[in-house]
Amino acid sequence: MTRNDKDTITRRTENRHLLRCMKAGLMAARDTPHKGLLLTAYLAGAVLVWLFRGHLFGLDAYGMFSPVLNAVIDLLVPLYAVGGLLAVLVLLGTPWGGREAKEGLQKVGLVNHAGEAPILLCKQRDKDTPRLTLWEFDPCGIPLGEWEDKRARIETALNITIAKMTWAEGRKIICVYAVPAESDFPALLPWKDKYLSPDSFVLVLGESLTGPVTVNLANIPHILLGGSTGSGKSVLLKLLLMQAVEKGAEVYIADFKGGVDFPRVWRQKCHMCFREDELLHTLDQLTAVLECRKKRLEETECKDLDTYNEATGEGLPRLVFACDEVAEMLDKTGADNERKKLLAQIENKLSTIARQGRAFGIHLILATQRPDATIIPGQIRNNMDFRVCGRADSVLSQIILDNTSAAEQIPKDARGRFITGDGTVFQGYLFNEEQL
Ligand SMILES: Nc1ncnc2c1ncn2[C@@H]1O[C@H](COP(=O)(O)OP(=O)(O)OP(=O)(O)O)[C@@H](O)[C@H]1O
Repeated sequence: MTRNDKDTITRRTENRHLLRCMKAGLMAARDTPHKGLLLTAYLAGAVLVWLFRGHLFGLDAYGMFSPVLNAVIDLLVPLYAVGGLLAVLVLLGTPWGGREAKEGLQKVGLVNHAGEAPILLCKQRDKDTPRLTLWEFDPCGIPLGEWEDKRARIETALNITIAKMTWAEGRKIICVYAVPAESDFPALLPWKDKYLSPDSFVLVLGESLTGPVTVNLANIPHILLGGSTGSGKSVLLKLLLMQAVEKGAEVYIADFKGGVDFPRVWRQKCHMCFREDELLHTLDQLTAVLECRKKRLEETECKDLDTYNEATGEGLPRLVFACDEVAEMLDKTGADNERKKLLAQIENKLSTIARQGRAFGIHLILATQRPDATIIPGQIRNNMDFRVCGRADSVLSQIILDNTSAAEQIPKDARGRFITGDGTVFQGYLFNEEQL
């Protein structure tokens, strides 16, 4: 690229920036009262100049002014009207700290092919989550993927912690939602009953910087939780199961550690399986219920369980099957033929539920810490649409989320801190069974 080309690109970007500033100015004047006041003051000035224009133009009643001065006086009104308005709009639309932000981003290497850093168009408190500041940037052609890759560097440059980054205005603007760098997640967020969502069938997981993190099983039927040992996935699993119980679901739990992880209170409220043959029996029952519900929905021409319950007045409950160590449970290493056959049957039933369970209100919540992609079969894994990973190495993160973000973004000493498949980091609520 020649120097001329570069100059042209820079000029075009600057012009575009000026226009954006004006547009942002109009928006800012509408949205923020003090900026609105500035615009009102300008308009009041314009009215005054208009009202007293007679006096202005009459100043040279004795013909003593030079023609140039008279020309300037004549031009004063249109100049004030047009130039002033443009200046006020640019001023309103130019956020404080715009230059520092641009220089900071330039320093950390977030630049386009012409070496330009993004331009800050607007910086304001987010309307929905006042805790967050919304930074709107003209990305200058830098794709969102590159912003994500340089997330840590952007945080350093702007002295913020980023909650999320999204496109806006049809990919013309990148919105960065952030809190000041010193703010962080609390280490402990004890569960309170009032956090239970009133909406069916929404389960609450914890809090991200933007607010509560939830999953609606009616839309996203199955959940895969991952994380290395001690990351907090058993606590999160129990938090979800507790809410499912509270909402009237029938919960089935496979626990091959002899009930250590699930004390008596769980056995009173849920169906437990402690052995592989019991598990197969439970899965047989669940798949039989699935077939039965399939028939009833077909007969009544209902598309899913909620519609069926509404149409018939029946209250068929959702069924939730959970297993804390699913990869360990399905591992065939060292198994004899008979056990291999049993495990294959278990796998088969889980696959059926994973593929068809949504419409019939039958859900899987599976957790694992094993960084071994082959153990959880593709048919099951690919249907687990809601993925959550705690502290993990890049291999486990890749298996659970299909990316390495858990390894990069969850601190090594964090407990109960997770990241979802869409990149939302959150602190899980700390729940213990005494609250059940
Ligand atoms: N949401 C949370 N907030 C704070 N601390 C937590 C949270 N969840 C778990 N912890 C802490 O982490 C410890 C380990 O949690 P948990 O048993 O759930 O981990 P895990 O990933 O299931 O480990 P393992 O696979 O070894 O069972 C808990 O005893 C608790 O002290």
